[in-house]
Amino acid sequence: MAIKYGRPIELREVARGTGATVPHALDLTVRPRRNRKAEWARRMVRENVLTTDDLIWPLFLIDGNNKREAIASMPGVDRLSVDQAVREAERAMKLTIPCIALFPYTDPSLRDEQGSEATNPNNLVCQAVRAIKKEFPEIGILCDVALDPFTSHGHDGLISDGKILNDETVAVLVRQALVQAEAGCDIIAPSDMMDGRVAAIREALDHTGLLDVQIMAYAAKYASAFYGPFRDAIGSAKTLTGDKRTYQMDSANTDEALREVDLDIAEGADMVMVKPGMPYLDVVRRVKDTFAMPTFAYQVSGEYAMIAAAANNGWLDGDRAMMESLLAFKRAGADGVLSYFAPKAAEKLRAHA
Ligand SMILES: NCC(=O)CCC(=O)O
Ligand SMILES: [Mg+2]
Repeated sequence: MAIKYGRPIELREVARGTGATVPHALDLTVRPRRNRKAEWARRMVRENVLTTDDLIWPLFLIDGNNKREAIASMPGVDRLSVDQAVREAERAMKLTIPCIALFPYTDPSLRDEQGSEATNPNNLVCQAVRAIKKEFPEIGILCDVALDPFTSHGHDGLISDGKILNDETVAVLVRQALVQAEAGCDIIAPSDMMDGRVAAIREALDHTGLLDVQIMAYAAKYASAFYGPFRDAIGSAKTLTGDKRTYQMDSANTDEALREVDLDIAEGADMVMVKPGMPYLDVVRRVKDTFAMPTFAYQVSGEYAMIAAAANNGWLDGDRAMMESLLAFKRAGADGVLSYFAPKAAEKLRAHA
């Protein structure tokens, strides 16, 4: 008996007829292509499916009214004033996308060394959460917790003598999470990669009676070149000094990702995330297999931009590449994907439903 893929298999001893009826036919018992011979047959044996329930749609916010501003490095993605974000939330509802994520472009005049605007209960994100929840209480809203959209230096934390301060930053992140949760945010998603922030945020939420607010931890977030267009979108690309390698993970590591995820679960994370997505599918798979937690991946701005740019040049079939890239996350074990393609993919999925 042979063992393959963890299962015992008996080798088949099939008596083959002599003299094939088709000239040049190979004497093959097993022909895997039979299961691919038609679309109905492929559907029968398909192992993974993508549905609209798998999508989280990140939106960019900007101050103003009735405003949509194109982001050059993310063709097809706009910065939206709050009223327009409410319209997109409605679109998400109609497309049965369960959750949207909000990211602000903070006016440069409001950015400072401490990222003070992050804890303003009336900042752009909080305004948008209130406006969306008022009209569409049924849609999930995820808010990112990190200081980079609010700091003049573009880092996710406070800096002193060129160093990112961990514990002092966590204290600010706790206040940021609280103003978002009090505005009505459903899922707090710390993306800062400071140590101990999940425990501190969980404790503060519970202490305030916000027991039902979930935490999706950006548990394994790598220092990546694929965030470039996002930094254009939130306006931190030009101001960012240095890099984020003292807090975001080294792209060479996967054991370390498991330790980070383990810690965030112990600290109270309800869901965990790996970011970026496609270049880190091995990490998604290891995390899912090791912890069996709701596991998400972020198909980041650079991944979006690569596919969108190639498609706009006619080098790729954009729609097919989009769907294939999203399905890859399901195959790797992800329960869902944050993707700028979410509305387009949902439209396609519903057209074929
Ligand atoms: N904290 C959210 C991100 O950093 C997003 C990155 C991207 O889309 O490139
Ligand atoms: Mg950590």
